[in-house]
Amino acid sequence: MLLQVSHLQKIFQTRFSKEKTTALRDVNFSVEEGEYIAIMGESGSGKTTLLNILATLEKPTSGSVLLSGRDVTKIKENKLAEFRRSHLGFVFQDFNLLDTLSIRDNIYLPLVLGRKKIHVMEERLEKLAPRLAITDLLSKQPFELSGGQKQRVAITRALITEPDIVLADEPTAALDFKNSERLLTLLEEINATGQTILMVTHSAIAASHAKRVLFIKDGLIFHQLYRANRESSDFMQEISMTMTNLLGTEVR
Ligand SMILES: Nc1ncnc2c1ncn2[C@@H]1O[C@H](COP(=O)(O)OP(=O)(O)OP(=O)(O)O)[C@@H](O)[C@H]1O
Repeated sequence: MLLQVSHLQKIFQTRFSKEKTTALRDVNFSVEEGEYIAIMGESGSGKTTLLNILATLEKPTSGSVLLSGRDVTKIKENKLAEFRRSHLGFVFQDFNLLDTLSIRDNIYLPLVLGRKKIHVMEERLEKLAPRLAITDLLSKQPFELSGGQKQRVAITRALITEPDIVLADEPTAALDFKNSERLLTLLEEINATGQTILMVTHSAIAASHAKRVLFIKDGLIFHQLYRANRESSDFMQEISMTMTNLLGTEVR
């Protein structure tokens, strides 16, 4: 088992008020190596809180997150940056590229921070660049790229450290329909090479490209669907129906 999430609970309490918000009640699920999981829920259901805890950006109130058997919620503050760099890949909705660096340097950044040798970086990028169709973009600056291109660069940066798992937060949120479809197909291809991916989203279209969808509401995972051998369009029908029936929401 690659990832084992047990009895995860997160209660937010502001320092100056007694008011408490339970973002996660009791979240339990596990992920096998090579899976592609989408966690789907409406606004306020706890998706971002869950992702932030998996990403070690936030500590849970209680519960555990085992990644390859190690409880990431217990890692000491001064070891976290190194842990994230070596084990996790991140893809955000707004790409998070640094404007002052070239595309190549943006991609190399996690390896530079991890003190990897230059030839290791070059070898890895040489393999990834054609797969992500970014070879011609490497010398450019982020502002010269379209949204779709920026997100492909962000995915390359996430993959270059060869992470145990890629965590994606609404990766298509800032993209138009055509670029979203391209990106979702690309994530499927990356998963087909064995890369484990976990994505949070409120989009049925995005979720339909995953192999398994977990539904979260009010801080609880209460249902899951497997895609099996279906086309993403068929899977999307079932996801939309589930959202409408079980969550009582119209999906976008
Ligand atoms: N730092 C915080 N302090 C207090 N409450 C918070 C904090 N972060 C999140 N919450 C609350 O926890 C609940 C879950 O929020 P979360 O952001 O995880 O939902 P979400 O499913 O990601 O929503 P969205 O899709 O809108 O991003 C909400 O009620 C939210 O107001």
